[in-house]
Amino acid sequence: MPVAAAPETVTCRDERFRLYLDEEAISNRIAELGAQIDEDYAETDTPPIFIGVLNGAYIFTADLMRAVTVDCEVDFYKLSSYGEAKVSSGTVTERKGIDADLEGRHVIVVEDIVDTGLSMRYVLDQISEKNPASLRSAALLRKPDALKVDAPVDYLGFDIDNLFVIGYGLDYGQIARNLPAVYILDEEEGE
Ligand SMILES: O=P(O)(O)OC[C@H]1O[C@H](OP(=O)(O)OP(=O)(O)O)[C@H](O)[C@@H]1O
Ligand code: HPA
Repeated sequence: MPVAAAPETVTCRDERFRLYLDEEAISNRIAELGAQIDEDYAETDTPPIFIGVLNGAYIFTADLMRAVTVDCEVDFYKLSSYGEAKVSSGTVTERKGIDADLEGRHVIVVEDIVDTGLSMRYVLDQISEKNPASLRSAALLRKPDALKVDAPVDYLGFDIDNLFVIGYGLDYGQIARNLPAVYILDEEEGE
């Protein structure tokens, strides 16, 4: 069945967003990240485990894992810090902990976006306390101009402008996660 191209603009909650990263750009970059992960984990004693940070990273986690060919596992951690708003509440709230035992494991945290960096910092700090054998991080998107804390990303998709984005897992008040590409707030509309 033919797949329709992502539209150039979408309206979400009465605000206009324009296409920023299309499906091809996203999948090409994920293929590169998968190849890098394959190379980095080819010799490890135990399979790496991806920890996807819900909800936003569910699509990126699924696609990144399928770009990797070495044996690997997955589990999820559920946090929230944005609620209905376009800006961070500044407080990261844990909604569901990690079931897997991460002691001695090679862990790769997977985020859809590093914005202020508070969520990634929180996850890395929490997982460090579980004594993993190694700890790395992946994020599809990062806003360098919005970072408030040190939040290292080992496998980065794209650095992006400091504007609100939706699609490919990223929501605006819980909707728009199902858009197949990444859309950015139209600058003419303002923040
Ligand atoms: O770098 P930060 O400023 O912390 O922002 C990044 C976080 O914000 C979003 O999660 P959100 O709290 O909106 O929950 P969600 O994943 O369920 O959308 C996103 O999925 C990241 O986890
Ligand atoms: O730009 C964003 N869009 C959606 N969710 C987010 N969480 C942090 N930043 C963003």
